[in-house]
Amino acid sequence: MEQQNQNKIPQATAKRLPLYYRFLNNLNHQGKKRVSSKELSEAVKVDSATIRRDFSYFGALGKKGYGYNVEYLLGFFRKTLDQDELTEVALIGVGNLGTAFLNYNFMKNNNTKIVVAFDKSSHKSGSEVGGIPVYNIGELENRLNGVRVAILTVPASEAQHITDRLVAHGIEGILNFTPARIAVPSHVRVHHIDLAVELQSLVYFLKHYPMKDQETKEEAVSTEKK
Ligand SMILES: NC(=O)c1ccc[n+]([C@@H]2O[C@H](COP(=O)([O-])OP(=O)(O)OC[C@H]3O[C@@H](n4cnc5c(N)ncnc54)[C@H](O)[C@@H]3O)[C@@H](O)[C@H]2O)c1
Repeated sequence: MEQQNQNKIPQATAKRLPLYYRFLNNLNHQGKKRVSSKELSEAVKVDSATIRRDFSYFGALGKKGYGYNVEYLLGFFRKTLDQDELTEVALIGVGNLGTAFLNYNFMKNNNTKIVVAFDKSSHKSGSEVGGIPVYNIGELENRLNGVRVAILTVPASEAQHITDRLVAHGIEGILNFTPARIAVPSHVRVHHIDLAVELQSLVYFLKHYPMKDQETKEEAVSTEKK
């Protein structure tokens, strides 16, 4: 797929790609050749109209009664998500959340890997968690070794200060789990993950857009099209 085409994918669609990729990869391992948008929808919890629209951006048009070709989709996702290239990630803050991430094997389904971690506590630095070396935060600049993506799991009060150091040392992408809104230069991308907000939004959607209604609406639309 050409770079030009990839640029046309809307950000919301791009964010769902890893989700699709994981599921399709599992199907492929099970030897499945095709998948319907309904099957996908149930597995990844994205409504099938959205899936059809997402897939149409990269020229995958499902055939009625056949669905989508799993291999074709996987080939596309691999290229788009740079699955063939390993992205190394640094983690800052080896507390409750950070430790859980280090113990979780990110490599299982895609090619991002936490390769180094930092903490300010002298109890943690010098050790390994989940096989990943943990260094004292004082060594940040010496140990980043060209890593360009970081996960931030420090207390909120430390977030900006650590971010400034990361950015000064070439970090271009930050997955921010702290509640702090961090300021970065325009070339740096920050994705903020706030479980409380996600949970509130889930509860809101449950209340105002129950899945039952959605299914009925989708069925009505597909019947109209027939
Ligand atoms: N986004 C979410 O959904 C979510 C969920 C839980 C926690 N959090 C946030 O994630 C962060 C971590 O939460 P936690 O429960 O793991 O906290 P924690 O206190 O268990 O861990 C924080 C770790 O950061 C280390 N630390 C403190 N200052 C540091 C510095 N300057 N440099 C390097 N390391 C430093 C501490 O030694 C500690 O190990 C907090 O900001 C918390 O609010 C977010």
